[in-house]
Amino acid sequence: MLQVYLVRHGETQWNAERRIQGHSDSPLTEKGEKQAWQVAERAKALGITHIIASDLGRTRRTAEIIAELCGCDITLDSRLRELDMGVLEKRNLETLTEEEEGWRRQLVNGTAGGRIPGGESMQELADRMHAALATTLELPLGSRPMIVSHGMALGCLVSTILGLPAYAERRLRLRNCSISRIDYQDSAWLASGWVVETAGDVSHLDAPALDELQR
Ligand SMILES: O=C(O)[C@H](O)COP(=O)(O)O
Repeated sequence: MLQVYLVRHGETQWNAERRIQGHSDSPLTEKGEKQAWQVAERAKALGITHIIASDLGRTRRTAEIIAELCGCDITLDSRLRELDMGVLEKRNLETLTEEEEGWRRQLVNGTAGGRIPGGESMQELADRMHAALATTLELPLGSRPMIVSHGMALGCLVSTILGLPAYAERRLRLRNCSISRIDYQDSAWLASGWVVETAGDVSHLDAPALDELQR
């Protein structure tokens, strides 16, 4: 059985400001750096052997911190990037026009082919996440990889492994530096292939005040 750990990057400046990132980027905040060191401690205890990360700055920085404690290399894979948010990237959620909010809502409310103009659909995101995940099956027997990616990207992956549509990810809150685990297995009791063991574990992080918690 192969266990793969999924980590969303540490809190960024634009997460804190509620600005849409997508393929755009902003640096980790001081809190995000601390979260990354905390998830790195957990990764070391888990015996992570490989790190595969989205090539955006926020995920690379988180991966670098994890790699430093785990003593392993980082493989960058652009297929692990966040959903391309098209023309709404860099925009603050509170400043969207009614039309722009309508584009965003069609993603949130799960219109199958919904996309923000110039951006990706949730299904296109899920397809590239599965293609990136498949590379873990080629690692040497006994490997324990950790994927460092993004909230919507990881949510799409978990949702589709559960047999839900990609847009179901909007009902799964994956906080900064949360850990999820998926297993590739052939149990007599479960469906063969990928199964979700845990999703959104934050027990390794400082308990944030409830009003600080945001996606
Ligand atoms: O702002 C975004 O693009 C997403 O909602 C969150 O993306 P992140 O997981 O890369 O912060």
